[in-house]
Amino acid sequence: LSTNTPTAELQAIDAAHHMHPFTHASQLNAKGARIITRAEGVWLNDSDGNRILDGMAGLWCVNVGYGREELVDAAARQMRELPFYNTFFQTSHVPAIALAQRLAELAPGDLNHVFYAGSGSEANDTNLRLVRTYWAEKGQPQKQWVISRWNAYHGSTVGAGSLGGMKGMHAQGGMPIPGIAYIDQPYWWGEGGDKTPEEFGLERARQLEAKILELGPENVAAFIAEPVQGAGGVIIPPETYWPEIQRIVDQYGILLIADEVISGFGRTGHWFGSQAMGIKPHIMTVAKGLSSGYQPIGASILCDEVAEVVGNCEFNHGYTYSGHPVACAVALENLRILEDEGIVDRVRDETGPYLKERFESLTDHPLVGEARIIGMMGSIALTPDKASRAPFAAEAGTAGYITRERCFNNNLIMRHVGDRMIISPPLVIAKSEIDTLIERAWKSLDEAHAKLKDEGLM
Ligand SMILES: Cc1ncc(COP(=O)(O)O)c(CNc2cccc(C(=O)O)c2)c1O
Repeated sequence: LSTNTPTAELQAIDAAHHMHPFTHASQLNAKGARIITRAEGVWLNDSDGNRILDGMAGLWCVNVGYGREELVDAAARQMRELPFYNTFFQTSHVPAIALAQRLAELAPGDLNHVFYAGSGSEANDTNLRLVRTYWAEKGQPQKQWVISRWNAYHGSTVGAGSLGGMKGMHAQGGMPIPGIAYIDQPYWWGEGGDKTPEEFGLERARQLEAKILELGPENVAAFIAEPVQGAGGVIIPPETYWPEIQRIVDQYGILLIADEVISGFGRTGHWFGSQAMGIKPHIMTVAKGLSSGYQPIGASILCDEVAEVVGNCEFNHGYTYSGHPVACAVALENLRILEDEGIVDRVRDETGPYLKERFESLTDHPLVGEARIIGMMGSIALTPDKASRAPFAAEAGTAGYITRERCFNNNLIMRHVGDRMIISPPLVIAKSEIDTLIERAWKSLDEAHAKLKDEGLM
């Protein structure tokens, strides 16, 4: 098989042998998967010769864009030098050491210690065991509860899936595991009613204080949250939310875990979303943009105090590919590219503001109720009535699905979450490519609008 194999043949074999994540297999197999064959910059090619603008940077991860030869060379060089060794039994290796040092330099405050994983889910599983071990080592073994939010996404392993608040995931396979509590998300558009965003942000943040008091502060280990929810629909919290959360975690002495898997490494126009939101986490989860997706890698970055306490015991946890040398070497080169090409600064000062201006112009479209973006992660809310923020008469997600299909047909990748459309392009997207993205989005919205009206769905 190769990229020259006819699409139908690839689709048939894919349907026969390949199970896709988060997919209704029989529905996909009835129509066949779209086969992506090559990619360059922000552009994908599929097996039918279409050239597609990747408005999602793969899965929020290809921050430096596709086709970066430096990353290929870093992987090849490391494969030749040391393709694998573990860091379990009193051993280490240069890529793991060098990347840990670089992450300690980049991470804010005293987040100076790196526990490696192969993915964001695995890193959040690490965090769940870390924070419980931390309190046990401090002589408070009952301090075990972790509080999260409904509609948060922290991964798909049993631990991370339980830390997440997606009820559709919990329903499959007996999640959540014990010891995790949930509060509501700061989603003003969908849940704010007639409150101002400011009032709503405080109200939702104060649910954390209420939950801590309900469980007993002496029993609560940590609060985990994405600075900006990603897979939940790019939910940028009201300005009042995070300062109040920070006050509460400080007041009750619980650990703050910032899940930066999406918001990390320039996505928000800052190196980390915690900086954009002005919060001080004890632990940050990272993955995705760490390697720009060229290699699977994740990590937990710990503050000095947590690392010191957990370092006083044998922490019985870790993965075969924790600190995989090739993944670390590629991640290190990826961070060099981000730094040397000033990509994060350009997102903050030039292309991010340009994208914001163009993206927010979509609110002029009759289907679009609000357009919110921070750096290069943004979402638009589709609605039949902007003033009332009304949902569609059709089942939630119908308008989103129709719009996503129109985008696909217009050779633009935009993800939908319910009736919100999301963009998260590679951070290297040029202004001219931003114009193309917006043009294709607008055209797709027009087509979706016509279809929704034809079908009496609005
Ligand atoms: C905030 C956050 N935390 C953890 C994970 C899990 O990372 P891994 O997938 O590497 O285990 C994620 C991943 N986020 C993610 C993964 C796959 C699809 C989508 C989507 O929005 O369609 C989002 C994430 O967004």
